[in-house]
Amino acid sequence: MFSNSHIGIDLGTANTLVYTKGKGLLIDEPTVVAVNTKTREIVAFGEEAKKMIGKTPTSIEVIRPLQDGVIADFDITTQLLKLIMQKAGKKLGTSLRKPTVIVCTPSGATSVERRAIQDAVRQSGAKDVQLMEEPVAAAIGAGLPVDEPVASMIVDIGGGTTEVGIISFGGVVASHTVKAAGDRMDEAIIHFVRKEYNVIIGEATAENIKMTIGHALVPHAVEQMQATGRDVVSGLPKTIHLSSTQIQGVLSESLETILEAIRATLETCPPELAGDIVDHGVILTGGGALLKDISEWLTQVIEVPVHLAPEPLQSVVIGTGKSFFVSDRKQKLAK
Ligand SMILES: Nc1ncnc2c1ncn2[C@@H]1O[C@H](COP(=O)(O)OP(=O)(O)OP(=O)(O)O)[C@@H](O)[C@H]1O
Repeated sequence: MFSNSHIGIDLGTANTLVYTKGKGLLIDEPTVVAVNTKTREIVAFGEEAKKMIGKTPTSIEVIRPLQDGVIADFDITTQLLKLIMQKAGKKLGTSLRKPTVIVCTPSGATSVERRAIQDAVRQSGAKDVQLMEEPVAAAIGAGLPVDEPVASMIVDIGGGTTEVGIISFGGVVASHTVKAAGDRMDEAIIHFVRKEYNVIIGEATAENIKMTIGHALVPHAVEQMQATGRDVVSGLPKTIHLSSTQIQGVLSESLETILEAIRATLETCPPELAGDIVDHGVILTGGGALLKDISEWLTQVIEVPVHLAPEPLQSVVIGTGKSFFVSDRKQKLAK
């Protein structure tokens, strides 16, 4: 029976979300922690820790414990999950006692990487931990008919990875994962500003530039913005002016890599399912799907309609929460 002690977790490179079907979204925090460098204890997490990036004294280190969709620092991830479970329990008004958890893993993760995710969630207090492939969760969360003999194609553009999956009868029929997503775009902006202006900008500034004037590769009315960093030569703060045309060029390499993954997945799609994808289109999920003009650009280049999911940042976690309900219903029908 589904209850509030059944929770879905999207443990993402950029953001961690927790969902229960009864109460909906409980947690939506950046996957970032600030750690005391001597004791290795977490002093802040989530939004509070993200605000500290690039601004801490030497006694505090800000860490992103997941990289490319998998755990890079096991102990810190376990500590972070404990804090997240506590916060989720507070939001529910009751402590989460040994919940049953469904957590997503990238479809390209190795068995060792999957086991690490399962173990970290278990050590944070879960009784039972089930793993679910991210494209399947994203498809359920986006409201696609995954249990039917109709193929759905999902492109989930996250922070560390882009997952492309074709799903039919509740399973992944074809998939590709590439390490080109939001983080790679931010890094490309940092690199460009340093090379072009001799100015070093931080991650948060680069992400803000991408979100404000970043566009996928279609013509648009040019937008401008200012950004401040440190001049490499003088060491002094310097403000520069950037245009959306410049940033569009900077993002092109990541976008082309994502396009290659979509093409490669379509090429391995069984021919019987290709018609469904042409009829129903491709659904974009993940925060990277919010990049301006990305659906229009992909529609033009793959010649298949591409649509944005209703809540792209939440599709995966909603899918994990809903999948409890689906399996609960299946069990009832089987009785
Ligand atoms: N409006 C926007 N325009 C462009 N990118 C955006 C926008 N909003 C969020 N993003 C990007 O989306 C990414 C985070 O997306 P998401 O939360 O889906 O990733 P994640 O699930 O944590 O990562 P992964 O799936 O790789 O583990 C970040 O790189 C962020 O900069």
